[in-house]
Amino acid sequence: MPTSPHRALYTVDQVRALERGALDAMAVSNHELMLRAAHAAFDSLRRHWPQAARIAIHCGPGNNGGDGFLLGVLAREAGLQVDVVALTESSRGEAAQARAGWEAAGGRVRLWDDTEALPQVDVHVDAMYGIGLNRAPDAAGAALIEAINASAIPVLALDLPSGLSADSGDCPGAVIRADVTVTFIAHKRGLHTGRAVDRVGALELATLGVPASVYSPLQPDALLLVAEALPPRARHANKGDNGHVLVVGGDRGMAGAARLAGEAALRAGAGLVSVATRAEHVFALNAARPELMVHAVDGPQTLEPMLERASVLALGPGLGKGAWGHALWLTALDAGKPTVLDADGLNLLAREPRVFTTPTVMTPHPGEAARLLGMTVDAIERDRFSAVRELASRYGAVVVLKGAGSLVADADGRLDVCPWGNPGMASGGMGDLLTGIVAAMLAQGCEPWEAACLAVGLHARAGDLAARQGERGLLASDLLDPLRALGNALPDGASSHA
Ligand SMILES: NC(=O)C1=CN([C@@H]2O[C@H](COP(=O)(O)OP(=O)(O)OC[C@H]3O[C@@H](n4cnc5c(N)ncnc54)[C@H](O)[C@@H]3O)[C@@H](O)[C@H]2O)[C@@H](O)CC1
Ligand SMILES: [K+]
Repeated sequence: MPTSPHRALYTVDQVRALERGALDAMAVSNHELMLRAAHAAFDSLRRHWPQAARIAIHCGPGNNGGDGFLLGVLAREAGLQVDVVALTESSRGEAAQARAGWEAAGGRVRLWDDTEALPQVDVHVDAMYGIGLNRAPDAAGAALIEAINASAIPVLALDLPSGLSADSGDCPGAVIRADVTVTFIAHKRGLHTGRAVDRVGALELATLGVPASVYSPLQPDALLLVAEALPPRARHANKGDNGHVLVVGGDRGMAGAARLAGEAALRAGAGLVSVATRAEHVFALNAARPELMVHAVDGPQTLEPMLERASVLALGPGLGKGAWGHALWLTALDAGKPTVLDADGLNLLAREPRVFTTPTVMTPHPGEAARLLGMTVDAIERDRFSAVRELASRYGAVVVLKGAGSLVADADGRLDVCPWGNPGMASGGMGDLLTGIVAAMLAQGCEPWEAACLAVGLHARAGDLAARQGERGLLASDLLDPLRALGNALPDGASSHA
C-alpha cells in the first residue's frame, strides 16, 4: 500500500525531487506552484486568525520569500492591511517575479533595518528562509528573527520556521518560534523531533494538489507512527500465553524505577511480571503491588533461575553501575533472552560495548545516547536522526531515542517518529514506564521493531491523556490507567480514548 504523504517524512533532497516531479506531473509553472503555496498559507491565516486585519510578511531572498510576496497580494485583495518587510534589496529567480507582482499591485517593500521598530500588526508571517537555508541565518536575518520572537505577536511560518534545518531539526542560530507552520508539498523530517518541536507550533501540510503518483516512486526517509492497537487476545488465553517479563534493577534507593517498569509491563498486558531486586526492597514492592512477583537477588546465582523462567528481560531500571548491578547485567545479557535495555543497563553498555545478536531494544535518552556514541548531548540533539541510526547499526538493536518527537530506528535503516507526547513527560519515572511497556509488547509476541513502535506510541498517547489535567505535576504513575485503556483499544485503532 503506498504511504500517505501525511505520514511520510522526507529529506530536503527528496523534497526537491518531489518539487521537480510535481512540476512535470502537473504541467504547471514554478509560479503556479508558488501561488498554490500562497493560497494554502492564506487559508491557514484565515482559519487561525479570522479577526486579523493587519499583517506583516517578512520575506527572505529566495522562493520562501516569493511565497510571502504572493501571499501579500492575496491578503491585500481580501482587504487586509499588509506590510511587507524584505531582508534584501532584490530577490532571486522566481521570487523576483513574485516581488515584482507585489509591487505592480501597488504594494510597498520596506527593507529590513534593525534600528526601526517592527510594524504593529495582528500576525507576523515568516517567509524568510525555507528549505534553502544551509547554515545559521546571517546577522540581518538573525536580528529580524529575534525581533519577531520578541514581539509576542502570533507567527505563521511558511514551509518551516526560518533558521531551522529542515533535514536535522538543528537550530544553528536564531530560529523563528512559530504558532502555526504550514509546510508545502511534503513533510520535512527535521520539523518533527527534538528542538524543532518547540519552534514549529501547530503543523499543517498543504500538498498543493500534487498527485499521489509523484510521491509513490520515492521511499520516505522516515514515517510518523500511527495509532495502532494491540492484537486482540484469544478468550481462552491464560497468563502463560502473554509472556513473563523479568525486571532486573532497583539497587539501593532506586526501587521505584523497578516497580514502575514492572507495573507498566502488567498494565500493558504482560501475563506475568517478576522483579529481581535488592533484598531490602522485596517487602515494600510486594506490599505496594501484589501482582508483581518480587525476589531478592544478591548475585548471578540467585538471578539465574529467574532468568530461566522469564521470556523477556527489562534490564536497567534503577540497576546502578556498582558491582551488584554490573554482575546482574553480565549474567542477564548472557541469558540470550529478548531484552529491553534502559538507564544503567545502557550506561554499563557504554562502558563495555557489544553488538547484540539476540532481539534487543534500547531506549536511551539523549544523555545515555551521548555516552553510548562518545558524543556530547548537544551533538546528539543537533542531528537526532543520524544519532539513532548510528546507535542501531553500532549495537545491532532497535533503538528508541527519547525526547520530544521520539525516534525509533533499526539496524536496517528503518525510522519512525512519534508525533505524540508532551513536556509534562519530562519527569522522573517516565522512562521506566516505557521500558516496561516495550517488554510487555515483546512478551506478547511482537518483534522488537513492532514492540518498540507500539510501546512508544502507547506511552506518548497515555501521557497526552494523563496531561489533560495539566502537564505540570504529571506523575509517571498517572499514565498507568490511560495506558490500560489505550492498550485495550480496538484493533482498528478506533478507540474512544484516542
Ligand atoms: N520549488 C518549488 O517548487 C516550491 C518552493 N516553495 C518555496 O521555496 C522554498 C525554497 O526556496 P529556495 O530554494 O529559494 O530557498 P529559501 O527561500 O529557503 O532560501 C534560500 C535563500 O536564502 C539564502 N540563504 C541560505 N542560507 C542563508 C543564511 N544562512 N543566511 C542568509 N541567507 C541564506 C540563499 O542564498 C537563498 O537566496 C521552500 O522552502 C518553499 O517555501 C514553494 O513556493 C512551493 C513550491
Ligand atoms: K519560513
